[in-house]
Amino acid sequence: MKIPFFKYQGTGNDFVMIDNRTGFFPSSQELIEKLCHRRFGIGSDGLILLENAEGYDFRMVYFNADGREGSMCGNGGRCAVRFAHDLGLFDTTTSFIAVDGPHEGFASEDIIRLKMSPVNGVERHEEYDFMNTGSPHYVTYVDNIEEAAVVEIGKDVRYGPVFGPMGGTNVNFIQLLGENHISVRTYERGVEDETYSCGTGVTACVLSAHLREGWNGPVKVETLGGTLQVDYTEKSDSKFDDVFLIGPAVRVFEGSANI
Ligand SMILES: N[C@H](CCC[C@H](N)C(=O)O)C(=O)O
Repeated sequence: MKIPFFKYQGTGNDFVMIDNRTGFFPSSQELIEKLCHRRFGIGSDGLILLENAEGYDFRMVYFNADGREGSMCGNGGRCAVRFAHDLGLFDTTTSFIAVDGPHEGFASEDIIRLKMSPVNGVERHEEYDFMNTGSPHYVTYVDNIEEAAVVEIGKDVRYGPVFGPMGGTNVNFIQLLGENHISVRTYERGVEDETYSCGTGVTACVLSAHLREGWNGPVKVETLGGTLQVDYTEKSDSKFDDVFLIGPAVRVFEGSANI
């Protein structure tokens, strides 16, 4: 069987994108893991199915590279909005549903703006902040991000005694660069490696920096794969709404996979 697919990336977070509005895709963990594999498959951080959903322009179903359905993926959401736009499903504004609830997306030629779920609180510790921006994120601060042991410390935290038993977490490292400007690197659960960029992670980092530095959005974020912006409104103590993840999302290539 041949599986037609598209490849998208958003600041270097890359996804196999499949138009599954007919429901043809023979979904299984094994198949998805294989398609995402960088040696035996197409190669990506995750796979996204675009499906029909009543009352919305589409449904986004996101799987991590390990083939398991993941929690929300911010860059994947931005790429799904770009894909829906490329398919002609909407003109400038879309509404879609994902695992964490409804989202709105706005497309311009270069930039996709994605409305994230509201954030209902931040667990604050001396060494780190922890919050759910659609996916769980641990956020910590370093002086020199280039030297951060992202994979080593990331694995320790992800599988460690606090987060391991609750299903693990994504682990983010921030270096403050100046006012409203940070650099972020992320260890991603489900990929079990550092990725070039993580949208829900970048969002968590900006909200953490807001609480610690007293900044107001938008905040500019450098990742290994490019620059993102996050804007937000703090509703009340550590609760955020109107959270937007903003940046490029592009189609890279299309093809068909033999399975
Ligand atoms: N790359 C994604 C995050 C995926 C979350 C996933 N790693 C999980 O925790 O299930 C993003 O741009 O937000």
